[in-house]
Formats: sequence, C-alpha cells, structure tokens
Amino acid sequence: AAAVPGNPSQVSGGGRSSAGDPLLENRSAGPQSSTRCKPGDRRRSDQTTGELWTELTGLVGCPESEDGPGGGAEGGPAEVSLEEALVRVAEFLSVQLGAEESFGNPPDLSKPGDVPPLLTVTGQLLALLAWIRSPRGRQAVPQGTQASSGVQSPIPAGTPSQDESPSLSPRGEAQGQQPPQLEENQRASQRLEQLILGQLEELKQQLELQEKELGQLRLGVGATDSEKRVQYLTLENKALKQSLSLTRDLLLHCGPGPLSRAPQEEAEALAELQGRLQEAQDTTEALRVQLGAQEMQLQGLRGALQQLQQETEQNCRRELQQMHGQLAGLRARMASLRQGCGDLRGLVSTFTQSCQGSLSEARGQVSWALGALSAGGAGTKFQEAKQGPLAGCPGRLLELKGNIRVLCRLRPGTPSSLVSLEPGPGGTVTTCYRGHQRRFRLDWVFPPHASQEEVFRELESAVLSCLGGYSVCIFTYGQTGTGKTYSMEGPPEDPGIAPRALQSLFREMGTGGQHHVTLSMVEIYNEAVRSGLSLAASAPPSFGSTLLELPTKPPPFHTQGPPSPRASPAPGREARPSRPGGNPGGWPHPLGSAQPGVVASDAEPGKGQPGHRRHRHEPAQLSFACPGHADSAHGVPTARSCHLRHVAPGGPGRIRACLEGGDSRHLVGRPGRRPTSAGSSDHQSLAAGAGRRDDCAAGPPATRALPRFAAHTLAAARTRPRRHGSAVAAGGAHPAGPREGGLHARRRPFGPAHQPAPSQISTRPEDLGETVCSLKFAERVGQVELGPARPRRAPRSGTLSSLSTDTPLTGTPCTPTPSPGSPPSPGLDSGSSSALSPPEELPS
Ligand SMILES: Nc1ncnc2c1ncn2[C@@H]1O[C@H](COP(=O)(O)OP(=O)(O)OP(=O)(O)O)[C@@H](O)[C@H]1O
Repeated sequence: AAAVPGNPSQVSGGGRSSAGDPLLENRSAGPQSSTRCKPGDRRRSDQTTGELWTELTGLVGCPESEDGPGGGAEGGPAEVSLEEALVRVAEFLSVQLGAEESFGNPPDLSKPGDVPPLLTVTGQLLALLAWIRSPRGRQAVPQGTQASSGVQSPIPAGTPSQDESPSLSPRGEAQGQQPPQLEENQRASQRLEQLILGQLEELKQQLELQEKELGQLRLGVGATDSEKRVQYLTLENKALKQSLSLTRDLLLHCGPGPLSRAPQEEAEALAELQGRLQEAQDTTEALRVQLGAQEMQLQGLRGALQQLQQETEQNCRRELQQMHGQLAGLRARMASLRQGCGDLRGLVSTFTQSCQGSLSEARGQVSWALGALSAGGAGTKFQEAKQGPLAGCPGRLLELKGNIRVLCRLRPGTPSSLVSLEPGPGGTVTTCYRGHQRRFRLDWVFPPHASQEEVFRELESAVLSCLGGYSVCIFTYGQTGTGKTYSMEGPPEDPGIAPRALQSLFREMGTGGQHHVTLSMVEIYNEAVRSGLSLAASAPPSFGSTLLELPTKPPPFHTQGPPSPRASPAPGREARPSRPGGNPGGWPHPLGSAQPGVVASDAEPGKGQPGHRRHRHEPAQLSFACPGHADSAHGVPTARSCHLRHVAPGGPGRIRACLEGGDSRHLVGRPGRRPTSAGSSDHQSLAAGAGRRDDCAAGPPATRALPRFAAHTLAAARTRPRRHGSAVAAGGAHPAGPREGGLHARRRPFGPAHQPAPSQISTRPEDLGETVCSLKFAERVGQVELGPARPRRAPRSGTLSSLSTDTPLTGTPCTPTPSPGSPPSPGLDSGSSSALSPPEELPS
C-alpha cells in the first residue's frame, strides 16, 4: 500500500509547481515519453495526468512505448499486482472524469447513453476491486497473482485474449483444479477485464481526438483561448485530482483485507485449529468411552432392578397369600368367638336370672330375719336359746352371708397410687404391680381410717352365732406389721376383735340362762405352747352363771421346746414391750395370781381357785391379755389363738359351739427367717402346713397352733379352685393326727363353722409384692366352701371334762363335705377324713 500512490494529499497537494501547463506536461510525458513501470516507485506529488497515463500504460505493458512490448522495462515485465494496477487505472479515470465534469459538460446520468465511459469504467473497476477484496475474490484469485504476479506485457492492443492476458495466465494454470464456482468467477473477472481494456482503448482514442482538437484550437484561437484552455485544463486537473483522492480514500477504506495475512500465520492458525480439533476429538473419544461404560453400568443396574422387582413381586405375593391364610384363620376364629360369645351371653343371662332369683330370695330371708330380730328383742333372744338352739338372727344372717367371709383392712399410712380401693361390702382392691393391674373383690373392704368398732360390727353377728351353736373361727393374716395384732387384740384404750368378741358374748350370755364356757388362750412360741389365760370370770348371776373352765396344770400337749432364741429386733421396728402380767418365759400364772388374764371387775384377784369357778363380772369391764414377748415379732414362729367353748344347758339339747380367734402372725416357713422376707412363702407354707399331715408334721410349728377351721380353710385354699372357682374344705376333718401333739390334736371337731378372715394389707409401695400375695391368698380363701354351717347341740351324755381341752381326740372320724359336684379335695388327707360326728349332747 505504501508503494501505491494512494495518498490523496500527495496527489492533491502536489499542484504543478514544476510542470506549468499540465497538458503540455502531459503531452511531453504522455504516451510518447518513455516511463519505467516500477511498482515500487514512489510517485511524486506533482504527478500529472500524463504521468499517470504513462504509469498506467507502463503497467499494462506500455503498448505505445517506443521500446515496444515490455519497453521501458529493463529486466522484463513490471511486477505489479492486479490490485495495484486497478487502483492506478481508477486514479487515472477519475482524473479524466473530473476534467470532463469541470469542463462544463456534466453528463446526464439518467440517460444511459450519456453516461461517460470514464464513469462506467471507473465504476466497473471499483466493483472489480471490491470483488477481488471479497472472500470469494480472494479464493478466486490466487495469492501470487494478487500480491506479486507480474502483469505480463504486452497486451495486444484492442485484442486482449484470454490466454494472453498476463493477469489470467496464473489463474489458467489452476483452472483444472478449481471448483466450478471459482471458474465461473474467474471467467467473469476475465470478461470484466476485457471490457475494461476495451474501454481503456476507447478512452485512449478519445484522448487523442481531444488532443488533436486542442492543437487545432491553439492554432486558431490564439493566446487568449489558449489561456482559457489552460485554465480549463487546470480545473480539469484539479477535479481529476479530487476524484483520484476520493478513489484512494475509497480504496483505503476498503483497506488491506485478510489477504495480507501471512501464510505463516495462516499455517500457525491452522495448526492451532488442528490442535484444537484433535483435542476436541480426543475429548469426544474419552466421552464416548465413558458413555459406553456408563451404558454398561446402566444395563447392569437395569438388570438388578428387574431382578429386584421380580423378587419383590414374589415376596409380596407370598406375603399376600400368608395374609390371606391368616385372615381366613382369623375369620374362622372370629366366627367361633362369636359363637362362644353368644353362648356366654346365654350363660350370663341365665346366671343373671338365677342371681336375681337368689337375690330376691336372700332379700326375703333378710327381711324375715330383720323382722324376727325386731320382733324378738334382746330379752326374747335368750328365751329362745333356753328353749332350744340359738337359731336366731345372727346365725341366720351368717348363713346368708356365707361361711367364709374374707375381709380386708388396710393399715393406715402413706397412701400409694399403686393401691386403690372401693371400700364397703363387696369392695375391691386394685393393685398395680410390675406393670400388671389386678383387681381383687372381697366380702368387705375397710379403708385405713376404719375404726376397731366398725370392723367388729361386721363380725359381731358371727361371734354371737356361737351362742346359737355355730362354731366360728376368726383369724387374721397378712404381712408382718400390717396390723393383725392391732385388729385382733388392739390397744387397751381401743380393743380389737378378741376383747370385743368376749365382751359381746358375755354381755349376751348375761341376758339370762346358764352358760358353761371354757376359755383357753395359747401361744405357740418357737414350738413351745404357752397359756395366756390366768383368770376366769363368769357371767352376772342375775342371768345365771357362766362357768369358766381353766387349765390347772400344764397341758399334755405342751412340748418342751428349746429356749427361745432372742432374735434382735428387725431394723426399723421397735421391740414389742412385755405386757403387765406377762410371763414371757414361764408357765401360766395360777389362778388367783396378781396378773390376771381375764379380769372380772367383781372378782377379787388372788382368790381364784383352780378348777371350775363361778365369777361374777361386768362384761364391759372385761379385758383380755396375753403374754407378750419382746422378741416375738422378730423371726420366731409365733401363733396365738383364743378358744372359747360354750355349752348352754337346757332345751332339747345343749348347744355346744366354739369360738376361735387366731393371729397367724409370723407363720413363716422356718424359724430364724425374717418375717418381712417371708412374703408369699408365708401363705404357701401356711397352706402346706395346714393341708397335709406330713407337711404339718414337718412344717412350721406355728402352723399347728392355727385354729383348726383356719387350717382347713388354708388347706383348701392351697388346692386349685374347682367348679365355679371354689375349693372345698371339710369342716370337721382335721388334718393333724394325734401323734403330732398339736393343739388341734386335742380337739374334737365341731362341724362346719363360719370363718370371717380379716386380711391385713399395707399400702406402702415397698410392700406391694406382699400385698398382692396376701390379696391373692384372700381371694382363694374366699373361694373355699366349707359346706353349710349348721348349729350343733351338745350331746346329752358325756361329761364336761370330756370336752375339755385336755381330752385327747378319740372322736369319730370326719368326712369332708364337698360342695355339690365337687370331688374331694386332694389337699386333705382322705385317710383321716371322716363323716361329721353327730351333735354331741352334753350331760345335763
Ligand atoms: N388400723 C390401725 N390403726 C392404728 N395403728 C395401727 C393400725 N394397724 C396397725 N397399726 C399399728 O401398726 C403397728 C404394727 O401393727 P401390728 O403389730 O398389729 O402388726 P402385725 O401384723 O401384728 O405385725 P406382726 O406380724 O409383726 O405381729 C403397730 O404399732 C400398730 O399400733
């Protein structure tokens, strides 16, 4: 571009400083002058149209040069690019065009015929130039041709042939290899080139004509005209220069295109592109490999999924089948349950009906009994007794209430949420032990704040039934420290069941008639039997007398046991103080001693005599005492019982009945064991000891001191409840044989008895296990059936002494009285069982 005369300032600013007349200059330096066509020459700023023409013709081969073809060129044709040649042609033409315009003949461009050929040629050249610089042109024109191919001269004037065209010869070489589009482009450019050359030729001719005309004008017009002509040419020159400047600007604006890019750079760019392409191909290949691996993995996963689906389906089917089977089983079970439920409903309704019948019957009997009670009054009761057995209200009521009644008394203390109760008749105790809730229904539940009197009131009818010939046994049991002794004996200021029972009995006996009472009180303490009674009292004489029979010598059943082990008090428990008048280590006090066991207010202490004595007393002032032991509460098997035998003379038969009271405290399995740890084994050993002959012999000695009815009951409770949840105990059968020498071995059976059994329980959480055991035991005791209680009459023959406690048991063997439909209790010794002996008559 530097070699191309493209700087308008150079052209326009040149003027004609040295040339003077441009036309002349043009002529002198015109086609006639020989000009060397060197493309690299820098054009002078004062170049005129003639010089331009010279240069242009030099470029195309200087046909008008005198040197002939290639003239002016010393070493061959000038090396100029096609582009440069075109630019120069454009310059020249634009100068010419500007001259014509400035001459005053502006062409009418709207008419095609008036368009100056210069303008057409210029436009075509510019179009060619633009095409060459376009990408297509660059492709069509080989690089060497554009940049440096020499313009082969000479071109034959007016007949430029395609083959001879210097600019086309290199292109022709590549013709066979170029695509058709390229060939077509090349052909078009060749045509254009020929056209341009033709127009150039035409322009030359016009120029010659004009020069001729100018010469003629010069000759004819003179200097003035010449001057005008000079001015005109000057202006034309200026216009041409401006046109050239514009053309140059246009060419510069197009600027060097990508053609100027060096092949080296192209190669580098190509290499870079190839490198990138390779890289991209590598990446693609890696991705393909990865894709293949993932596809394989995917296939594996699909297979596993399919297998899993199949397995799941099979499992589901299997489980469904199992569930169907289970459902069918459940349905069948439900159907059978429904049927059972229907049966049960029938049973319940039958039971309800029978209960209602029994209840209405019982109500009638109660109302009858109450009516009889209110009609009879206190005075008439014993009149009835004189006439015959005391079959009055207490006995009848007792019959209605049942033979065995289990009462429950809660010891006062910290209330526990684990033990709740519904007090009253038919009350319940609910325990929550080790996560299991259990409800026990008992005949009566006394709340902790129940008084001694309230408890006794519930038992009084049973006690009084003794006077009517009903044998009664009251015994308490329960865990140590729960208030058995308190309930049975009680403190002097608030006596318990035993003193109140005696008081009530004596009061009743005091209403009239003669009564023969034998009272004994024993305590078995560590296998030694001790008597706790030292004084007898009789009923007031105004109502007859009460004969108290007292032992005068050590009873034959006394076993000389080893000395009492003095166990230390259990932790947290106070030693039980000896009571006044107690004789811990010795034998009962003789009658008349200063420490009476039963005190009559009108009896003079010390005046009692051994044997049968009659004492007057006020029943209200009776007190009851028993020798106590400081250590009796701690690990030493102890049982206390009070036996009252009553024989009422007169009537068709004398009534003989027995009242026994027992406190089964410390009925632990073995001596020396802590009572608190005995727990449920207390009850088991209690039942075992009372129920079997062998067990009784080998069992805890204190068991043998139990009231015999209590022993029977416990033996029956040990067996499993049978029909209707009841166990059966033979009232008359005594499990203990004579050889055992126990207290009961000396007794004769008195027949079925009433047995109220107060069960003592604690509400303390730490005692909950024992409480549950006691309640379970109470429940089973409540299910024992002793057979119907019957009053007994004393035998008409026989002696009183034969009924004393000293009398060895030689009576008729008893047989159990099973409840209807119940087999004999296996817990009882069938060998020793015998029928109940007929009522024995006391001698009159
Ligand atoms: N209902 C009650 N009201 C007031 N105090 C009571 C009651 N029950 C028990 N007690 C008191 O609880 C303590 C223990 O009672 P008690 O000696 O009668 O129990 P126990 O069952 O006979 O014990 P053990 O089996 O060791 O002889 C006593 O101090 C007693 O006064």
